[in-house]
Amino acid sequence: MKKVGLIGWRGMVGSVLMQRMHEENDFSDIEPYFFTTSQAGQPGPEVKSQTKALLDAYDLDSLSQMDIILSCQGGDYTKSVYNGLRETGWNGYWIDAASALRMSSDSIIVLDPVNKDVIEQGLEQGVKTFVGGNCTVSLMLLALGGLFEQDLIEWVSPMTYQAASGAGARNMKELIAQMGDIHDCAKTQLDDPGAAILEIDKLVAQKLQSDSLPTDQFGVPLAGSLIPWIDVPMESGQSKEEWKAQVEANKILGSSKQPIPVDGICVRIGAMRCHAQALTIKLREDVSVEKIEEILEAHNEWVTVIPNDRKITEQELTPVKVTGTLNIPIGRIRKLTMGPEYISAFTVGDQLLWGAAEPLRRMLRIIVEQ
Ligand SMILES: NC(=O)C1=CN([C@@H]2O[C@H](COP(=O)(O)OP(=O)(O)OC[C@H]3O[C@@H](n4cnc5c(N)ncnc54)[C@H](OP(=O)(O)O)[C@@H]3O)[C@@H](O)[C@H]2O)C=CC1
Ligand SMILES: N[C@@H](CC(=O)OP(=O)(O)O)C(=O)O
Repeated sequence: MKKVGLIGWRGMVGSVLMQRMHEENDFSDIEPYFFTTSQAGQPGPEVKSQTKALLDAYDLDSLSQMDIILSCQGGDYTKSVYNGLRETGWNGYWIDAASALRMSSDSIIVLDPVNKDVIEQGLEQGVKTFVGGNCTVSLMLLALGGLFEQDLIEWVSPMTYQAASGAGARNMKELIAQMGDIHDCAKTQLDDPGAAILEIDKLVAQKLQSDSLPTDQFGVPLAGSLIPWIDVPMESGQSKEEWKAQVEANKILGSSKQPIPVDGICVRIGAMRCHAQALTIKLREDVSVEKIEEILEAHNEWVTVIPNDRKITEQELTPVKVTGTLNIPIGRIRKLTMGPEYISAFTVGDQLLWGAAEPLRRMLRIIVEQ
């Protein structure tokens, strides 16, 4: 059995990964070793009725004993050990959730329902570094997989509605704390059926604009508001999250031709862990909505086309419905007034599952089973 070193297993992405590995019985096919950056020597998680002591994630000797290393620890950790480990001559497989190695020429961004061919070709050619894609990009490609596969997309503009979880566990907690504080400031009026809405609105606005809401993580209120900027600025005027859309999508697709333009605005909203995206798509030709729906639905087992119907959309195409599942609903599909090649679509996905943990878990299986 292959020795697999797991790093970042107790963080948010790592915990979701562990949960999925238990559900899919993945541990029965590997010999797992758990590493830590802060708790070496302490007992690790119980797996296969065994608890081993945690290994030091900075100890290159221990790391180099592994056949496969899977890290959800973050980019700083990757940057601090990856090169040094490779320089020792270690030639094992490195699977990573962080973006640090995504655009390296010797890595592949993994999303096997979309790029199994790229992954298999890479394995045959001796590629040893496999990185999960940006959550928004992976979720968009799973939703639109059929149209990309048939090379029907000329360009796509995703306008995103991204959940707090993408910014980390502390940010999720801060969002909930903000919601609680907002409710508390108007509680008396909310309990009074005769209270005037403008009075309640004034209290809430005062609270949102005061310095008393917890904003250490986001810097500004997210509850009752939104933040139209995610990650650092790029020279192009894009945020880094927006920049990733085109470069990562094309790398995942293995597009050897002219890159497909993918660009839009990324916005943080007060959802917990599901990212949503409104997509404007220019097709290469006029394809009927029925045909588009058929192509999308046939691409992979997780995508579901939601009819462009108000009631069904309100029920099925929301973060609340999707959270904690691997489902990728896509709906609001219709021709736009700009012309027959222009269509709209709206999709939702759990950014901790298909957006982060699941492509890594599946890549581990692919390596173990080869
Ligand atoms: N959040 C996201 O949506 C996505 C994140 N990623 C990547 O994954 C990386 C990790 O993200 P995320 O899981 O959100 O990070 P977390 O902050 O949840 O976890 C990272 C590490 O923090 C340490 N840690 C310290 N205190 C605690 C605690 N109380 N509970 C749990 N862990 C603790 C753990 O390391 P130790 O055990 O060594 O102390 C843990 O592995 C990111 O940096 C990013 O590169 C990728 C895609 C999406
Ligand atoms: N940036 C994403 C989450 C993330 O971790 O992305 P990446 O894996 O590309 O760093 C978000 O904020 O929603």
